[in-house]
Amino acid sequence: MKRIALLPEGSVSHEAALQLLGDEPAELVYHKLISDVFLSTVHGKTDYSVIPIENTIEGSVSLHMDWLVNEVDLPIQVEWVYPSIQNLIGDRKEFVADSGEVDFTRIRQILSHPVATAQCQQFIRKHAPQAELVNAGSTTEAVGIVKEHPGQGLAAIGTNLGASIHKLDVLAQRVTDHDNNYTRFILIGNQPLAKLPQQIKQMKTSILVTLPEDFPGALHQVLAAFAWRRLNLSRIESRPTKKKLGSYYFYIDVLESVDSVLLTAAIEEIKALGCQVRVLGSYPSYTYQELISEVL
Ligand SMILES: O=C(O)C(=O)C[C@]1(C(=O)O)C=C[C@@H](O)C=C1
Repeated sequence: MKRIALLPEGSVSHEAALQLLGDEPAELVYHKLISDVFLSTVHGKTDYSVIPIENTIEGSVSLHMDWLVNEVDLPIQVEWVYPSIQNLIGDRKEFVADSGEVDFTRIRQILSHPVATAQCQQFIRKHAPQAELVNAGSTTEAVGIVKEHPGQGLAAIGTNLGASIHKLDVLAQRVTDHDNNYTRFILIGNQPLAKLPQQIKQMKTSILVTLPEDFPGALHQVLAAFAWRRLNLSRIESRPTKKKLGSYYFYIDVLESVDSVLLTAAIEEIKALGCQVRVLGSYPSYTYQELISEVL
């Protein structure tokens, strides 16, 4: 049975992993911190790690991108998208007014993962501007803390699963700024997945490109190698190399398999320009609708 490291029970990561796994039995190994989710597979305690990498509202999860690039060397095996439905969670009787409605102005603190809190800014500003925002390691950790501190005016932003695991009430449903809120997850690990859905509609390759030096048109030259081969890029992002101020690498997602002649040639051309190229993985990418149960 595959062992899979992920954030704790009731997190968005947990919901997303259940979606990916479907009926497939797997041992889920929960960790409080994303660093431990990464390290668990690095140290061979698990076969795969589930990593949230990008969100519709918040964009890239920089901390996780940096871990993926700088701290571990595990290829991406699959990518999928899961809807991040966030709710305001707490003990209803603590906040209920005489009218029977929840009075959000009674909330003293709202706890959550900073990426989740950032997705709910408008709701918080409108309904609970007085609340102090407190960071937690995951949405479900936040819900757990609320459960452990009854009567102290605490509420959390988290999943329905998190609310039911910790036996708390959903005070307000779907509190994200936009309804179309999705998170892109990746599964990293040394072994390719044994079973994949029959129909892979989209292969993707993630590469890191480090320019040899900063000169006019350097990035243009890199992009030209993709452009004239009509290779479609779905994402390009620069992140600091952390070695020198102003030195950046480019994280590029190409909608093509690394085995394709065109992409192989593009990578060779970019290397010939003096750039360093690292392939982070070449993997199937599933939309939420496409994902079927028997992936692992
Ligand atoms: O805290 C959780 O529930 C997570 O799975 C983490 C995480 C993230 O780090 O991006 C995942 C998706 C959510 O949109 C917010 C938080």
